[in-house]
Amino acid sequence: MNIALFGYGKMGKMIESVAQNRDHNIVAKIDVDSGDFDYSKMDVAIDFSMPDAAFGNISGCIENGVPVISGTTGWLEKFDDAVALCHKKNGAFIYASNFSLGVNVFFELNKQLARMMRNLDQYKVSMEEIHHTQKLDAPSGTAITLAEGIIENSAYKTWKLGHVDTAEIPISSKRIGDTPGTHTVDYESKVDSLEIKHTAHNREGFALGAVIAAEWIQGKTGVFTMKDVLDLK
Ligand SMILES: NC(=O)C1=CN([C@@H]2O[C@H](COP(=O)(O)OP(=O)(O)OC[C@H]3O[C@@H](n4cnc5c(N)ncnc54)[C@H](OP(=O)(O)O)[C@@H]3O)[C@@H](O)[C@H]2O)C=CC1
Ligand SMILES: O=C(O)C1=N[C@H](C(=O)O)C[C@H](O)C1
Repeated sequence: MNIALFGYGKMGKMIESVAQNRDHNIVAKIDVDSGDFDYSKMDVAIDFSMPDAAFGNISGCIENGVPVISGTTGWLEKFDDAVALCHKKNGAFIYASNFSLGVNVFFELNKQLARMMRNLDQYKVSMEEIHHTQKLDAPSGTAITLAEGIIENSAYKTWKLGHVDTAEIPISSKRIGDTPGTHTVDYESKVDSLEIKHTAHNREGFALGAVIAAEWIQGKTGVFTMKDVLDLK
Protein backbone atom coordinates (compact mmCIF):
# COMPACT_ATOMS: atom_id res chain seq x y z
CA MET A 1 0.00 0.00 0.00
CA ASN A 2 1.24 3.52 -0.79
CA ILE A 3 0.81 5.66 2.30
CA ALA A 4 1.11 9.46 2.59
CA LEU A 5 1.93 10.88 6.00
CA PHE A 6 0.39 14.25 6.83
CA GLY A 7 2.52 15.34 9.79
CA TYR A 8 6.02 13.93 10.12
CA GLY A 9 6.62 14.56 13.81
CA LYS A 10 6.77 12.04 16.67
CA MET A 11 3.78 10.05 15.40
CA GLY A 12 4.53 10.42 11.66
CA LYS A 13 7.97 8.89 12.20
CA MET A 14 6.60 6.04 14.34
CA ILE A 15 3.94 5.28 11.71
CA GLU A 16 6.61 5.22 9.00
CA SER A 17 8.51 2.55 10.92
CA VAL A 18 5.43 0.40 11.69
CA ALA A 19 4.13 0.73 8.09
CA GLN A 20 7.47 -0.26 6.55
CA ASN A 21 7.64 -3.29 8.85
CA ARG A 22 4.26 -4.31 7.41
CA ASP A 23 5.63 -3.94 3.83
CA HIS A 24 3.96 -0.63 2.96
CA ASN A 25 5.60 2.25 1.07
CA ILE A 26 5.70 5.81 2.35
CA VAL A 27 5.10 7.95 -0.76
CA ALA A 28 4.89 11.38 0.89
CA LYS A 29 5.92 12.98 4.19
CA ILE A 30 4.02 16.23 4.43
CA ASP A 31 4.85 18.81 7.07
CA VAL A 32 3.84 22.46 7.46
CA ASP A 33 6.26 23.79 4.83
CA SER A 34 6.10 20.89 2.33
CA GLY A 35 5.68 21.98 -1.27
CA ASP A 36 3.31 20.43 -3.82
CA PHE A 37 2.43 16.77 -3.49
CA ASP A 38 0.67 14.31 -5.77
CA TYR A 39 -2.56 12.78 -4.43
CA SER A 40 -2.66 10.32 -7.34
CA LYS A 41 0.29 8.38 -5.82
CA MET A 42 -1.54 7.80 -2.49
CA ASP A 43 -3.63 4.69 -1.68
CA VAL A 44 -4.34 6.15 1.75
CA ALA A 45 -3.33 9.16 3.85
CA ILE A 46 -2.60 9.13 7.59
CA ASP A 47 -2.86 12.49 9.34
CA PHE A 48 -1.15 13.07 12.70
CA SER A 49 -0.47 16.78 12.38
CA MET A 50 -1.72 19.74 14.40
CA PRO A 51 -5.14 20.96 15.57
CA ASP A 52 -5.22 23.88 13.11
CA ALA A 53 -3.96 21.76 10.19
CA ALA A 54 -6.03 18.58 10.47
CA PHE A 55 -9.26 19.70 8.80
CA GLY A 56 -7.39 21.13 5.76
CA ASN A 57 -5.40 17.92 5.38
CA ILE A 58 -8.47 15.69 5.74
CA SER A 59 -10.67 17.71 3.38
CA GLY A 60 -7.87 17.89 0.77
CA CYS A 61 -7.61 14.08 0.79
CA ILE A 62 -11.38 13.58 0.58
CA GLU A 63 -11.70 16.14 -2.28
CA ASN A 64 -8.99 14.21 -4.14
CA GLY A 65 -10.44 10.74 -3.61
CA VAL A 66 -7.83 9.56 -1.08
CA PRO A 67 -9.12 7.56 1.94
CA VAL A 68 -7.93 9.27 5.11
CA ILE A 69 -7.17 8.17 8.67
CA SER A 70 -6.79 10.98 11.20
CA GLY A 71 -5.51 10.78 14.77
CA THR A 72 -4.94 14.51 15.25
CA THR A 73 -6.75 15.82 18.32
CA GLY A 74 -8.06 19.30 19.14
CA TRP A 75 -9.90 20.08 15.88
CA LEU A 76 -13.32 18.47 16.54
CA GLU A 77 -15.35 21.66 16.12
CA LYS A 78 -14.97 20.87 12.39
CA PHE A 79 -15.61 17.11 12.64
CA ASP A 80 -19.22 17.34 11.37
CA ASP A 81 -18.00 19.28 8.30
CA ALA A 82 -15.46 16.53 7.56
CA VAL A 83 -18.19 13.88 7.87
CA ALA A 84 -20.54 15.85 5.57
CA LEU A 85 -17.79 16.32 2.98
CA CYS A 86 -16.93 12.62 3.11
CA HIS A 87 -20.56 11.64 2.46
CA LYS A 88 -20.93 14.24 -0.31
CA LYS A 89 -17.79 13.04 -2.12
CA ASN A 90 -18.41 9.35 -1.43
CA GLY A 91 -15.05 9.24 0.32
CA ALA A 92 -13.60 7.16 3.15
CA PHE A 93 -12.63 8.55 6.56
CA ILE A 94 -11.75 7.32 10.04
CA TYR A 95 -11.04 9.57 13.01
CA ALA A 96 -10.02 8.17 16.40
CA SER A 97 -8.86 10.18 19.39
CA ASN A 98 -6.74 7.15 20.20
CA PHE A 99 -5.78 4.36 17.77
CA SER A 100 -4.25 1.97 20.29
CA LEU A 101 -6.03 -1.38 20.39
CA GLY A 102 -6.03 -1.39 24.20
CA VAL A 103 -7.64 2.05 24.45
CA ASN A 104 -10.40 1.06 22.04
CA VAL A 105 -11.24 -1.88 24.31
CA PHE A 106 -10.99 0.56 27.27
CA PHE A 107 -13.54 2.86 25.54
CA GLU A 108 -16.08 0.01 25.45
CA LEU A 109 -15.29 -1.07 29.03
CA ASN A 110 -15.78 2.54 30.17
CA LYS A 111 -19.27 2.68 28.57
CA GLN A 112 -20.25 -0.63 30.14
CA LEU A 113 -18.99 0.51 33.56
CA ALA A 114 -20.93 3.80 33.24
CA ARG A 115 -24.11 1.79 32.59
CA MET A 116 -23.48 -0.35 35.69
CA MET A 117 -22.75 2.69 37.88
CA ARG A 118 -25.68 4.70 36.52
CA ASN A 119 -28.05 4.13 39.46
CA LEU A 120 -25.40 4.02 42.21
CA ASP A 121 -25.64 7.60 43.48
CA GLN A 122 -23.02 6.97 46.16
CA TYR A 123 -20.28 7.16 43.51
CA LYS A 124 -18.90 10.28 41.84
CA VAL A 125 -16.86 9.89 38.67
CA SER A 126 -13.69 11.78 37.78
CA MET A 127 -10.99 11.39 35.17
CA GLU A 128 -7.26 12.02 34.93
CA GLU A 129 -5.06 12.14 31.85
CA ILE A 130 -1.27 12.44 31.85
CA HIS A 131 0.78 13.29 28.75
CA HIS A 132 4.18 14.66 27.72
CA THR A 133 4.92 18.36 28.08
CA GLN A 134 4.84 19.05 24.31
CA LYS A 135 1.15 18.22 23.99
CA LEU A 136 -0.81 21.20 22.64
CA ASP A 137 -4.38 20.33 23.65
CA ALA A 138 -6.06 19.68 27.02
CA PRO A 139 -7.93 17.68 27.94
CA SER A 140 -6.66 14.95 25.63
CA GLY A 141 -8.87 13.71 22.81
CA THR A 142 -8.98 10.32 24.56
CA ALA A 143 -10.28 11.90 27.80
CA ILE A 144 -13.01 13.66 25.80
CA THR A 145 -14.03 10.38 24.15
CA LEU A 146 -14.11 8.68 27.57
CA ALA A 147 -16.25 11.52 29.00
CA GLU A 148 -18.63 11.28 26.03
CA GLY A 149 -18.91 7.53 26.64
CA ILE A 150 -19.97 8.17 30.25
CA ILE A 151 -22.38 10.97 29.28
CA GLU A 152 -24.13 8.69 26.73
CA ASN A 153 -24.63 6.05 29.44
CA SER A 154 -25.35 7.98 32.64
CA ALA A 155 -27.05 11.05 34.09
CA TYR A 156 -23.91 13.18 33.66
CA LYS A 157 -24.57 16.06 31.26
CA THR A 158 -21.13 17.41 30.40
CA TRP A 159 -17.41 17.37 31.25
CA LYS A 160 -15.14 20.17 32.42
CA LEU A 161 -11.44 20.73 33.15
CA GLY A 162 -10.85 21.16 36.88
CA HIS A 163 -13.48 21.55 39.62
CA VAL A 164 -17.13 21.09 38.70
CA ASP A 165 -20.72 20.88 39.89
CA THR A 166 -22.54 17.58 40.33
CA ALA A 167 -23.79 17.10 36.75
CA GLU A 168 -20.28 17.52 35.30
CA ILE A 169 -17.40 15.06 34.95
CA PRO A 170 -14.17 16.65 36.24
CA ILE A 171 -11.10 16.02 34.09
CA SER A 172 -7.62 16.65 35.45
CA SER A 173 -4.88 17.12 32.81
CA LYS A 174 -1.26 16.68 33.84
CA ARG A 175 1.83 17.23 31.67
CA ILE A 176 4.83 15.23 32.91
CA GLY A 177 8.10 14.53 31.05
CA ASP A 178 7.69 12.32 27.97
CA THR A 179 4.61 10.39 29.21
CA PRO A 180 3.07 8.80 26.05
CA GLY A 181 -0.50 8.76 27.46
CA THR A 182 -2.15 7.53 30.68
CA HIS A 183 -5.91 7.69 31.25
CA THR A 184 -7.78 6.84 34.45
CA VAL A 185 -11.53 6.81 35.12
CA ASP A 186 -12.26 6.78 38.84
CA TYR A 187 -15.52 6.21 40.74
CA GLU A 188 -15.24 7.35 44.33
CA SER A 189 -17.61 6.76 47.25
CA LYS A 190 -17.17 7.34 50.99
CA VAL A 191 -16.26 3.69 51.49
CA ASP A 192 -14.28 2.67 48.41
CA SER A 193 -12.78 3.52 45.00
CA LEU A 194 -13.19 1.74 41.69
CA GLU A 195 -10.86 2.69 38.85
CA ILE A 196 -10.05 1.61 35.31
CA LYS A 197 -6.81 2.72 33.74
CA HIS A 198 -4.92 2.49 30.45
CA THR A 199 -1.20 3.20 30.28
CA ALA A 200 0.61 3.49 26.94
CA HIS A 201 4.23 2.38 27.38
CA ASN A 202 5.33 4.08 24.12
CA ARG A 203 3.81 5.42 20.85
CA GLU A 204 4.02 2.17 18.89
CA GLY A 205 0.47 1.07 19.80
CA PHE A 206 -1.04 4.29 18.42
CA ALA A 207 0.92 3.86 15.18
CA LEU A 208 0.01 0.18 14.78
CA GLY A 209 -3.70 0.96 15.19
CA ALA A 210 -3.52 3.72 12.59
CA VAL A 211 -1.78 1.43 10.07
CA ILE A 212 -4.32 -1.35 10.73
CA ALA A 213 -7.10 1.22 10.08
CA ALA A 214 -5.39 2.28 6.83
CA GLU A 215 -5.22 -1.36 5.68
CA TRP A 216 -8.86 -1.99 6.66
CA ILE A 217 -10.32 1.04 4.85
CA GLN A 218 -9.00 0.03 1.41
CA GLY A 219 -11.92 -0.39 -1.03
CA LYS A 220 -14.51 1.00 1.44
CA THR A 221 -16.53 4.21 1.36
CA GLY A 222 -18.07 5.92 4.38
CA VAL A 223 -17.19 7.27 7.80
CA PHE A 224 -15.99 4.62 10.25
CA THR A 225 -14.60 4.22 13.76
CA MET A 226 -12.00 1.95 15.34
CA LYS A 227 -14.89 -0.05 16.77
CA ASP A 228 -15.74 -0.97 13.16
CA VAL A 229 -12.10 -1.71 12.30
CA LEU A 230 -11.56 -3.99 15.32
CA ASP A 231 -15.08 -5.46 15.15
CA LEU A 232 -15.60 -4.81 18.87
CA LYS A 233 -19.02 -5.99 20.06
N1 LIG B 1 -5.18 9.36 17.89
C1 LIG B 1 -4.07 8.88 18.43
O1 LIG B 1 -3.92 7.66 18.65
C2 LIG B 1 -2.94 9.80 18.76
C3 LIG B 1 -3.08 11.13 18.47
N2 LIG B 1 -2.04 11.98 18.62
C4 LIG B 1 -2.25 13.33 18.13
O2 LIG B 1 -1.56 13.45 16.88
C5 LIG B 1 -1.12 14.77 16.70
C6 LIG B 1 0.38 14.76 16.38
O3 LIG B 1 1.07 14.26 17.49
P1 LIG B 1 2.68 14.21 17.49
O4 LIG B 1 3.20 13.48 16.29
O5 LIG B 1 3.05 13.75 18.84
O6 LIG B 1 3.03 15.77 17.33
P2 LIG B 1 4.35 16.44 16.72
O7 LIG B 1 4.31 17.87 17.15
O8 LIG B 1 5.56 15.64 17.04
O9 LIG B 1 4.12 16.37 15.14
C7 LIG B 1 3.18 17.13 14.47
C8 LIG B 1 3.72 17.38 13.09
O10 LIG B 1 2.73 18.03 12.29
C9 LIG B 1 3.41 18.94 11.46
N3 LIG B 1 2.51 19.92 10.87
C10 LIG B 1 2.23 21.18 11.27
N4 LIG B 1 1.37 21.77 10.40
C11 LIG B 1 1.13 20.85 9.43
C12 LIG B 1 0.35 20.85 8.24
N5 LIG B 1 -0.34 21.94 7.85
N6 LIG B 1 0.31 19.73 7.49
C13 LIG B 1 1.03 18.65 7.85
N7 LIG B 1 1.81 18.60 8.95
C14 LIG B 1 1.84 19.68 9.72
C15 LIG B 1 4.49 19.53 12.35
O11 LIG B 1 5.48 20.12 11.56
P3 LIG B 1 6.42 21.30 12.18
O12 LIG B 1 7.13 20.67 13.32
O13 LIG B 1 7.28 21.66 11.02
O14 LIG B 1 5.49 22.39 12.61
C16 LIG B 1 4.98 18.28 13.07
O15 LIG B 1 5.98 17.62 12.34
C17 LIG B 1 -1.53 15.52 17.96
O16 LIG B 1 -2.77 16.17 17.72
C18 LIG B 1 -1.71 14.42 18.99
O17 LIG B 1 -2.62 14.77 20.01
C19 LIG B 1 -0.83 11.56 19.10
C20 LIG B 1 -0.65 10.26 19.43
C21 LIG B 1 -1.68 9.28 19.32
O1 LIG C 1 -0.67 13.99 22.01
C1 LIG C 1 -0.46 12.79 22.29
O2 LIG C 1 0.67 12.35 22.47
C2 LIG C 1 -1.61 11.88 22.38
N1 LIG C 1 -2.77 12.33 22.00
C3 LIG C 1 -3.98 11.62 21.95
C4 LIG C 1 -5.02 12.25 22.81
O3 LIG C 1 -5.11 13.51 22.82
O4 LIG C 1 -5.78 11.55 23.47
C5 LIG C 1 -3.82 10.14 22.14
C6 LIG C 1 -2.69 9.70 23.02
O5 LIG C 1 -3.10 9.71 24.34
C7 LIG C 1 -1.42 10.48 22.80
